[in-house]
Amino acid sequence: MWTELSATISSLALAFFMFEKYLNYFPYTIRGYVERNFRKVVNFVNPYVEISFPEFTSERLKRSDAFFAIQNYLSTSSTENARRLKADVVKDSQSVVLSMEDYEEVTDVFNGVKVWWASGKIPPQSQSISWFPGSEEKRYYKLTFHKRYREIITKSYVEHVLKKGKEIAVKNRQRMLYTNNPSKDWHGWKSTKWGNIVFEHPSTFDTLAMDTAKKEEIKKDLIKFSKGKDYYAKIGKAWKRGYLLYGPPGTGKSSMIAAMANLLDYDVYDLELTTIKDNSELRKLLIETKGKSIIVIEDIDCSLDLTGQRKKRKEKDDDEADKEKDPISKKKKEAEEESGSKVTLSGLLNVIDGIWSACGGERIIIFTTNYVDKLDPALIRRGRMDKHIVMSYCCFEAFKVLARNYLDIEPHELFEKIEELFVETKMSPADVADNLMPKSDEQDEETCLKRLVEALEASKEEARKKSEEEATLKTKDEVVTEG
Ligand SMILES: Nc1ncnc2c1ncn2[C@@H]1O[C@H](COP(=O)(O)OP(=O)(O)OP(=O)(O)O)[C@@H](O)[C@H]1O
Ligand SMILES: [Mg+2]
Repeated sequence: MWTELSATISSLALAFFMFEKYLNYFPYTIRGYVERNFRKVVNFVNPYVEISFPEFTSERLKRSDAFFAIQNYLSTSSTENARRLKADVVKDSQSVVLSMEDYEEVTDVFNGVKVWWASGKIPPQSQSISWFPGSEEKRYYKLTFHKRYREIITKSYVEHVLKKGKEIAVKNRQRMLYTNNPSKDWHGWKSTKWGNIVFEHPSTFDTLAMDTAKKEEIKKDLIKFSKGKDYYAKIGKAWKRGYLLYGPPGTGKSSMIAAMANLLDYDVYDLELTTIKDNSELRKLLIETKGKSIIVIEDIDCSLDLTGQRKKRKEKDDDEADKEKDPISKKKKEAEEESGSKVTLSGLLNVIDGIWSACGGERIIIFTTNYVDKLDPALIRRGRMDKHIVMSYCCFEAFKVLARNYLDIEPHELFEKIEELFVETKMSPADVADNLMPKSDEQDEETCLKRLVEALEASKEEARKKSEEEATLKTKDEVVTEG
């Protein structure tokens, strides 16, 4: 008898599923009426409960995290059960993630309780304008279970699905490099504040040429930060960290950022300040960044007139009044303001401090510059930029890393000479790397090392001549002054 009863119930549930599936094919005008009455009948005898998980949350039309977690969670069971699957290629075409196609159904068992998952979508209604980014369709997952298991499903199972789904997402995650779209392009349908591509920079701490002890110290600092969730909570500090990277061009600042992202498995947000209209748009951009990320402002000294702004403002104010009177100057000023960015130093500081404490953690912010002396001390004070890292000219130790990377060699007879030359010359790792790189198949390690020796000798000679010239000029100056 029980078998018959459960068969009847299953048939009813199936009928319900089928009805749901084909409901959208009824003419729009009678759909509501048919659905209402059918539900009344079914609810009377149906012992099953349903929970819908739509793709978009109602607030702010944001994509629902739960929907994606379920999609990931179901990818395993759908691979085994569903007949129609969708494939997504991830991780540089190395792996394929399968998920069930629309209107497919799979079952799952949790602590001995059987549940049914179905995927569906509400087709676009041509009468209305959709504000959903990217698609007019509203997809959803529907979970069905017997009402006697309501407690266990709503309290434990859903939590279990979301947790597992998020874990799978982290495993399949492709890291992204985000760049901000100019704020003038933010409006319109599919516009987003951040454009993104897959982040695939090959730089790692192993390939980075720099002092080994310094390298290890930075690595330790980063790992400590990434594991520091509880520590930061305990000391009442937001889980954020600021790094200032400074040094001459070609010393590996950008390479270091990529190595940091690769070490921690973080996304990178490359923030271009000059295309941001004003402080409020800067705030909007930073609020949209996700956790586990590095926010980078490269060449901060060139991005904006951040340093002089405070000092110059007073001078500007003095002749502002005169200009206001002249209509041509006034128009020019307006045009200037329209095209240029109005992000200010104080705006940037406020946003950093605000976002530092206000929104979700695990963010690193990095400024790079070639001229650390030009920066306003307020921008780089400890607390904002917790760690200052100087990237300097190539030393012998750094050279050995480059020789291993570029030529695959350990010590060579020319190394001794090269070591001596590095004591007396300043050459950036970028230049050393360029000399070490074979320019054709015929060029062997010997040729490349000799080229480097020549370049180092030429650079040494140039430096010697320069200092001689400077000394001569100085003597001439002294003679003139005395005379
Ligand atoms: N310390 C380094 N270790 C390994 N490679 C390096 C290093 N420094 C520079 N290079 C090589 O030189 C190239 C340029 O380096 P990178 O862009 O990191 O320098 P940068 O300091 O950011 O320069 P800039 O100040 O001009 O932005 C890199 O692609 C890399 O191949
Ligand atoms: Mg750089």
